Amino acid sequence: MAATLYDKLWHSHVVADEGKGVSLLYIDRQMLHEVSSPQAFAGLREKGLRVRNPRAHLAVADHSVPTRDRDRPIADPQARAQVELLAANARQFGIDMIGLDDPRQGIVHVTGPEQGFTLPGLTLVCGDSHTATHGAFGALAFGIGSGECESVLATQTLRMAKARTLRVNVVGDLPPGTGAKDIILAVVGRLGSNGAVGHAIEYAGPAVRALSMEGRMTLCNMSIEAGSRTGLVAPDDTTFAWLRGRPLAPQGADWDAALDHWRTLVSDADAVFDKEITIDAARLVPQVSWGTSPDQVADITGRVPDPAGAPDAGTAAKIEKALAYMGLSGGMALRDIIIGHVFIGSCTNGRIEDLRIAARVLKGRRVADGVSALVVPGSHAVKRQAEAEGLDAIFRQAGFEWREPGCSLCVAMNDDRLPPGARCASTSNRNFEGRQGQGARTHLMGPAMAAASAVAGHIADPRDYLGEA
Ligand SMILES: CC(C)[C@H](C(=O)O)[C@@H](O)C(=O)O
Ligand code: SF4
Repeated sequence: MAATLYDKLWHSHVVADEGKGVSLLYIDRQMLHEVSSPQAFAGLREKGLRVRNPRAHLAVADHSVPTRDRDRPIADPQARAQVELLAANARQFGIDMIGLDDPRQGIVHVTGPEQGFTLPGLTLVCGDSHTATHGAFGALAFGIGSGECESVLATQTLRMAKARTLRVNVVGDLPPGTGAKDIILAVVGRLGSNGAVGHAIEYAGPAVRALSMEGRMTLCNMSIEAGSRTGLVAPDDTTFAWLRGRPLAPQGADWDAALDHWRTLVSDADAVFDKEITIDAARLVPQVSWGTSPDQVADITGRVPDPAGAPDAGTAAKIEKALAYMGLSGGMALRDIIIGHVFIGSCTNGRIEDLRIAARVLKGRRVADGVSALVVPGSHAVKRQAEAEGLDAIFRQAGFEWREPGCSLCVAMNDDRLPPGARCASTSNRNFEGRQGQGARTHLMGPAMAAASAVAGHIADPRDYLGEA
């Protein structure tokens, strides 16, 4: 019978079929970070359990870490305790730990793929809702809770209900000045924040094939913002070229054998999905969020919605609530929104390609007066590469701060946070109330738009800055 990629990944990991769509699944790999893992390790200790296969796990400090003064001990006592606890847990249970001074350090979802810990055909989990990022390689990857983390540590298995399938077909060529972030913001806007609940998304079509691995990771990363725990892209030559030679990728004859297997990881031509949508990339305009949910997005050329024009009272109330928090009035042009902060980074857009396009916008330009701008590479590898290309100099000359890798301003769990009322142009993935600091306001966008907005001092169309308007 014809199978989807998701079906194939699922069936190849079933240890026991318990009926009614529920199976015990074998979990190949797990990533751990300092915020969501402490309870899982505490659980193991309480029960006197050991880790079944320590080599299947990789621990990275990323969420609470400071992004400057990294040559000194972490100043914040809580953050220091979290990072030290992760290291102690990793040591006790024999797990590889990537600490702050490790050249591999970065955000879990950036580091895992870079190391080749993420590979096609694997099941990969992490106590983190953006784990679908790794699905860009054709891995069945999803976020889990602390209790599930503990199960995976102890047994390498998880009891899971099989999801339904949703294919997002992206056809046409992306126009200049748009990128993967615009595709996924448009997809989330179209599906709504609950539109993909219970579904595993496969991103397919020529526009997805044309994306780099960085772009595919940006797509899969935000699957959860449409409610889906899993995002997938079938692996292809782009994937294999990107992975070849990575520290944990197979080598020599093992690589060739792996390739033979990986090439089978595609949805069969006649596979049937529970749901399908099609997006025409050729018609995409750079996207920006105006509200407090990632599905509240619009074209940069558009306006903030007016609650008075909403189709029903419920929608009007939602818009009104978002606008009140965001300090915006319905009907205003998105390009008239003044910003005071810019953040380029996160597991959505903290990769080399993101820094390259932002630097292209910033070259020879300056951040507007009164705007404070931060660029935080997603990992040390990204930072080193950017420095080798001279991108750090472009950012610095433009007036950006050049920081050390971590989650940073994506989430107010570390030293980087915004004051109440501050408004930020951000390349991250969530614009929830308080996400970047209590009372702070977030506008989600791609890295080119964030750079353009830094220069303009208001939300700006990147096409005006790339010479391609
Ligand atoms: C802290 C962590 C568990 C959380 C997540 O689950 O995603 C964070 O990474 C986020 O992006 O909100
Ligand atoms: S960068 Fe943001 S979204 Fe990604 S793992 Fe960190 S906090 Fe979560």
